[in-house]
Amino acid sequence: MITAENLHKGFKTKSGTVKAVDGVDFTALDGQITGLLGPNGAGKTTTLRMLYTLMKPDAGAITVDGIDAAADPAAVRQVLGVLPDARGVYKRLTARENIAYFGQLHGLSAATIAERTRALSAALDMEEILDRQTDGFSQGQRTKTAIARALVHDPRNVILDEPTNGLDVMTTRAMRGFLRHLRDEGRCVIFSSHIMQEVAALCDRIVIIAKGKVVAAGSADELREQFHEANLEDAFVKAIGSEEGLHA
Ligand SMILES: Nc1ncnc2c1ncn2[C@@H]1O[C@H](COP(=O)(O)OP(=O)(O)OP(=O)(O)O)[C@@H](O)[C@H]1O
Repeated sequence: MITAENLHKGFKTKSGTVKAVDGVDFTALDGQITGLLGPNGAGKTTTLRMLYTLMKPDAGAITVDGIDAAADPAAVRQVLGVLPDARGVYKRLTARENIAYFGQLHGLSAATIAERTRALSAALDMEEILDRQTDGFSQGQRTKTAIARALVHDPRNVILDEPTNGLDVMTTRAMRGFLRHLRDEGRCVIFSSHIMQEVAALCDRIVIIAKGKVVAAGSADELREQFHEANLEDAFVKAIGSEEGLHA
């Protein structure tokens, strides 16, 4: 389970401070997919970066499985699997070596790494590319490698920044199936997207972010009810005050 409590983050720029995250609160439960939905620049990536301890919030608190991220970031990383916005796959290594490298960083045995690699490559349908050097991989192949690498230590909590970004329809469908599978195993899954249809198709709970703030949260049904709209798209437009992010 992941909790974010009143998170704030600003960036100093030449023209002043950009308030990227301005009081974000939410809880992501185990056995659920929680989607952070918001237009470009809403603060999703910055929120996720704080959750996975890459960045310290200016104010606010984060817990992952009850561990305070400010007090013990290393312990939080042990129970988290992360697909960052920059996938950062090592080009000179094969997909298998990329996965193994992360397994070694987590202190896993060679046998455990081999078994996890087998299970993840089957689940992500990446057996054919496993022993290819990742230089030259397509975007989908790089994303799969980065996800397998992120999950090698079998984390209870999974954070993915725009996991279907740049993927074709079939790969997107397969990715959705994979995320549901993680959810059905009882994991806490959080992902971000700026595309409403993406979030509606997958999420048990939707957290709508605009201009660094949570403007609405709930299941698709709850959001429709809250904004008195029969259609989730119309509820989303009402929540963020614009039509940005409606179309892929
Ligand atoms: N390192 C930084 N320095 C300055 N401004 C930043 C930095 N990182 C983010 N921002 C600004 O903070 C705001 C939120 O950015 P963020 O990347 O979190 O948005 P996002 O919701 O993930 O957007 P997208 O859907 O476009 O990826 C934007 O205005 C962005 O320009």
